Amino acid sequence: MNRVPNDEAVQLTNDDATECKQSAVQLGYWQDPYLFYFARSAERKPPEINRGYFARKRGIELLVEKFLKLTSSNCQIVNLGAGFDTLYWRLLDAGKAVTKLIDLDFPSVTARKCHYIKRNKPLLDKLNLGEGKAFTGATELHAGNYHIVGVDLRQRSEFIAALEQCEIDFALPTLFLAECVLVYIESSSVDEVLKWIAVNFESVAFINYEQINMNDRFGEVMKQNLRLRQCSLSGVSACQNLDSQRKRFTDNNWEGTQAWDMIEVYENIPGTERQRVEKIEFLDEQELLTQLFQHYCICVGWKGAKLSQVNFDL
Ligand SMILES: C[S@@+](CC[C@H](N)C(=O)[O-])C[C@H]1O[C@@H](n2cnc3c(N)ncnc32)[C@H](O)[C@@H]1O
Repeated sequence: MNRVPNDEAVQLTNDDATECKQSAVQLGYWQDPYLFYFARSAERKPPEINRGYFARKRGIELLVEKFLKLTSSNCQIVNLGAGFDTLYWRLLDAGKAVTKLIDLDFPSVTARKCHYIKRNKPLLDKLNLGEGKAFTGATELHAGNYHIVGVDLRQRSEFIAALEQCEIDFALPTLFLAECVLVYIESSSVDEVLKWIAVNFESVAFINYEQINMNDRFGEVMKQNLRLRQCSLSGVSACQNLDSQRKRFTDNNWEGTQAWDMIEVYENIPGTERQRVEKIEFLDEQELLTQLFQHYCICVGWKGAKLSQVNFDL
């Protein structure tokens, strides 16, 4: 059947990610007391999915921690296609709150995020609500150092306006995050955004978690599954391999870039943590996990010599 890709299907991938993360949290892969308030279901996912999400979450976190250490948390984080990510609350609890954290996603997603925050006191209590003017409209939140804004990232002008509205500081070290987001956006739009960031920020890093090897048989099946769900994969041309992921940065004025497939990322997670999670569930499909790890990567781009240290080297 010929299905027309649509934005709603792409927005629903956020619910999937949230439910998968919540499944892993419930089993003890990591702790996140805030995710529960955003998850629609508590359905248990297969062990290889839980382990895969652990590697994704921990791999990104290790790199974010490096960035925070390098900047002493005197920095900004912009989470592109943030969905229901709970980074703001987790950093606060860890005593690592940053100068400014901005979550961007489609307005329909940010509206739901704002709604859940308003409805749940444990989320609300950790916000700097000022004089009660934090929620401006249904899709936005501006509470002290935390901002949520609804934008279509394909529209560069909307993206720039959102950052300006949040009074982004172009001179402060800034980290952009994108977790399974750019694959849904036309490569030309991603290029424009990457170029604009590199030109406008003095000291900036970008952590991108995304698919690779999408042209082999396993990758074709992944693409087919997403197409059946009517998700557009407009940015998939950058997901061929680690080089195509890195090229996106070097082609768009970034000074340096490095990329690791998830097998390497998993091996870079401290051994004690790996041993702990490997005891949580018996993995009867080791081959499937290996294939999943071979089809996802983390790619880092940077501008500013100091930020080249945002990598897995000790
Ligand atoms: C797979 S989800 C990932 C969510 C979150 N980053 C995570 O890992 O939990 C992809 C997210 O990207 C967002 N997204 C995709 N294309 C977008 C666009 N053009 N503008 C804004 N958000 C977009 C979707 O709405 C969705 O929330």
